[in-house]
Amino acid sequence: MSEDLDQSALDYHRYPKPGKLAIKATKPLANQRDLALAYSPGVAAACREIEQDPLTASLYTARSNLVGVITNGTAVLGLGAIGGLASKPVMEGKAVLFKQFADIDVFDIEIDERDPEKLIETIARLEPTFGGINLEDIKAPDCFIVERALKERMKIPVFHDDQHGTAIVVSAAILNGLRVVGKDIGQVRLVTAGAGAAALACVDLLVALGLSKENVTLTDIAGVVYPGRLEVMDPYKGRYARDTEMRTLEEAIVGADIFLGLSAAGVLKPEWLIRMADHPIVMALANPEPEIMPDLARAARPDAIIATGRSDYPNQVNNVLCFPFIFRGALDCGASEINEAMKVACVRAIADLAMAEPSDIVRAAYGGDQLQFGPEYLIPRPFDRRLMEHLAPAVAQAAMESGVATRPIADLDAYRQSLHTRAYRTGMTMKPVFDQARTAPKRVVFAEGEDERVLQVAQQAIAEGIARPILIGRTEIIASRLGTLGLSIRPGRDFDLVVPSDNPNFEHYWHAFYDRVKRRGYAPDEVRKYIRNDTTVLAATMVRVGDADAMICGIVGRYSRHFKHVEEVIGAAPGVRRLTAMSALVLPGGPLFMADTYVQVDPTAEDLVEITRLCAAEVRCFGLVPKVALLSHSNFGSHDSPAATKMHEALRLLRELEPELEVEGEMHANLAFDAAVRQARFPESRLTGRANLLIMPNQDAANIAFNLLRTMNEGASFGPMLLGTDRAAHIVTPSTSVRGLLNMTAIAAVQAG
Ligand SMILES: NC(=O)C1=CN([C@@H]2O[C@H](COP(=O)(O)OP(=O)(O)OC[C@H]3O[C@@H](n4cnc5c(N)ncnc54)[C@H](OP(=O)(O)O)[C@@H]3O)[C@@H](O)[C@H]2O)C=CC1
Ligand SMILES: CC(=O)C(=O)O
Ligand SMILES: [Mg+2]
Repeated sequence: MSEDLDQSALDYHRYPKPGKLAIKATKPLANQRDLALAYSPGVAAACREIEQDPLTASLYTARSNLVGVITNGTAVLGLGAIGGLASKPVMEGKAVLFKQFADIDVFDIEIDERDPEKLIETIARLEPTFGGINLEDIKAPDCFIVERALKERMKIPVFHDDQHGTAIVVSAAILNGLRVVGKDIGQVRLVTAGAGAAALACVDLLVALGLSKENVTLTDIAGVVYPGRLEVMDPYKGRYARDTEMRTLEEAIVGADIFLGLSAAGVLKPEWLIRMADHPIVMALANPEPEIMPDLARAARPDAIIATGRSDYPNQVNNVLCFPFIFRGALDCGASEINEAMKVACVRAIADLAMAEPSDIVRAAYGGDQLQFGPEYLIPRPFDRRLMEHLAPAVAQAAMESGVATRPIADLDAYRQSLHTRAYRTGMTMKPVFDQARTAPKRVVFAEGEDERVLQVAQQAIAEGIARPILIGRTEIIASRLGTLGLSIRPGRDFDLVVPSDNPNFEHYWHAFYDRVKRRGYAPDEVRKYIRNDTTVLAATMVRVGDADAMICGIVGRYSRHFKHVEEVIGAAPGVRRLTAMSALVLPGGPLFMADTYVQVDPTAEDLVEITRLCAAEVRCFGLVPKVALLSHSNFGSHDSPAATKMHEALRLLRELEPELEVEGEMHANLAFDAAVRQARFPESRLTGRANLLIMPNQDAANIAFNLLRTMNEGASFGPMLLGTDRAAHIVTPSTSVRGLLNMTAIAAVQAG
C-alpha cells in the first residue's frame, strides 16, 4: 500500500470522530412521557410480551435486524493472528458494509479468547442479543469447530463469512467463468493454494455444485495434501487428500483448468501458469496482495480469465458480494439457520445477475463502464444496487422451501419491491456521480479558493480522482492555510492557482467579460475592477473562455449576487429559457430532490415545465428514475386558484412534451410519498411508489420546505444545483459543509463532461 493511501486511511478512521460506527436512537426521547414509554415503567409491557412469546422480540426490539460480527482476531484478512483489538477496524468495516449495502445493524464483538471451547461458550450465550451471528477471521481449523458447535446450539443463523461468504462468491464466479470458456464443471480440474477456512469451504461448495472430488488437488504451505502426510495436517484438509506422486503446487498445476488461491501474496509464479490447460481460470484471492498480480498473469496467459479480491482490477471476487444480502434474506424470514439450499440459491442469484442485461441505471452507476457479461465481468460489482433485491428474496425463498423460516414472507414480489426502495436509501446517492466524474476528471475552478473548506475539498477531489481543482486566491494565504490544515497538496503539482492581483490573463479575461456585459450598462473600467476584485466574475469568465470546465462559488456572500454574475457571464444553454436551482436531501426513504429553491420566484406553467425537465435529467445522473410530483395546496383539481391551475396546466404540457416521464399532480405533499393514499384518492394516478422529485409552485414553498426538512432530518443534503447553464456552474450557500462541497464538485465535473 502506498504511504498516501495509508495516511488517508488513518485520517478516514480518525476524523471527525474516531472509528466508523455509532449507535443511533430510532425513537423520540424528548419528554417525560417518552421516558415513561422507553424506560420504566412502560418498557415492562414489552418485556412481559416477549417473556410470554419469544417470537415477539422481533416486534418490540431491534434484534431481528441485528447481527453480531464476532472474531477472536486469529486470521485477520491476510494479516494473521493480530488479536481482537487490532482486528476491530476490520470488524467495524464489516458492520458498515452490512449497514450500507443491506441496512442491517451490527454490533462488532472482539473476544480475547483463543481456546475454541471457551469461544463457543461465550458466543452461544449471546443468542438473546442477536438475530444472526457472522463469524469473522477465526483461524482454521478452530473456525470449523466453533461454527459447527454454535450451529448446533443456537437457533439463529451462524455463518462463518470467510468460509461460506467466500465460497458463494467464488462458486458464482467459477460457474460463470466456465460458461465463458465453455467447460463442464463435472470435467474440470482444480488446484488450490491454501487449505484453510476459505479454500476448504470453496471446494466443498463447488463439489456440491458438480465438481468431481477426484479432480481437486489441495496445496498449502507444505505443498500437496496427500494421504499420510504428517506436516501441518488436520482432518478437514484430510478429506481432500489426493493419492498422487505430486508434492508441489508447481507440479499440481500442470493441466489444471482452475487455480484457486486463498493463501498468501506471490505464491503463484507466472512460469507455472504456462502449463495450465487452455483458457484457465485464475482466482488469486489473497488479501490485500493476491497470489499473482493480474498483469503478470495476463502476460503469461493471455487466454486466462483472471479474478482477484481487489477493487482495482476487473472481477473482484470478495465476500462483500454475499454476506450483507444472505443475512438480509435470512433475517427477513426469521431463518433459524443458513443452510445449503440458501447458499446455493445465493450462488445462482449472483451468477444470474451478472448475466442479466445491465440497465442504464446500473451503467450510470459505474460511470458508463461496459458491464456486459464476459471474461472481465463474471460477477456483479459490489455497488450494484440490484444485489439486495435479487439475492435476498432468493435466499428467503430457499429458507422457506427448506423449512427453516420462522416468519415466512407471504408476498415475495411485494418483498422484492420493498428491497428495491430500500437499496436506494442506503447512503449511496452520490456514488454514480462520483463514478462518472472519475471517468474523465475535469478542471473545476473555485471562486473562494482561500476558504478552508475549499482547500480540504481540493485535496479530497484529487484523492478521489474526480477533478483537477483551480483555486482563486492569494499564494501566501493558501500556503499558510494548507500548512495549518496539514494538507499535502501543492500549487502547480496538484492544483492550479490563479492570483487575481497577478493574473497573466487579465487582458484576455476582462475583454471576454466586457463582451458579455457591454450592453448591460457596464463600462470598461468597471469590468476591469470586477476581474481584479470579484472572484465569481473571474471564475465564470475562466469557464466562459474555456480555461476551466466548471466553477463553484457562493461560500461567501449572497446567492443573488453570485447568481447575477453567473447569469451574465455564463448564461443559459441554447434552448433554455431560464435557469433553475434544485436542492436534494438524503432521507430515510431515499433521496429527495426539490425545485426551484433559489432562482425562480414565481414560475409560470411553462417555466414549471422547463424546471421539471431540467431537474428530471439531473436526477437521472444519480442513477435514479425520476418520479415527479407537482405539489400544491390543491389535490387533483380540488381548487381552482391561480397557483393550483398553473400546476394543472404544467402537468398537461408535460404529458404532451414528455409522455414517458412519470409525473402526476397537482397534489398535496403527503400524497407524493404515500402511494396507497394517492391511489385511493385518485386511482388513475400515473405516479407509482414514492416521488423523488418535488416541483413546487413557487420559490417560497420550495425553499421553506427544503430548509424545514433539512433541519428536521439528520440526513445529508446537497445543492443547490444550478441547472440549464451554458457551462457547468454552481452557487453553493455559506452553510455548505466539506462533504456537501465535495458532492457539488463531483456534480459540476459530471455536468462539464
Ligand atoms: N477475497 C475474499 O473474499 C477472501 C479472501 N481471503 C483471503 O484468503 C487468505 C486465506 O484466508 P483464510 O482461509 O481465512 O485463512 P486460513 O488461515 O484459514 O488459511 C490460510 C491457508 O493458506 C495457506 N498458506 C499460507 N501461506 C501460504 C504459502 N506461502 N503458500 C501456500 N499456502 C499458504 C495456509 O497453509 P497451512 O494450512 O499450511 O497453514 C492455510 O491453508 C487470506 O489472504 C485472506 O485475506 C479470505 C476470505 C475471503
Ligand atoms: C475479505 C475477507 O473477509 C478476508 O480477506 O478475510
Ligand atoms: Mg474475513
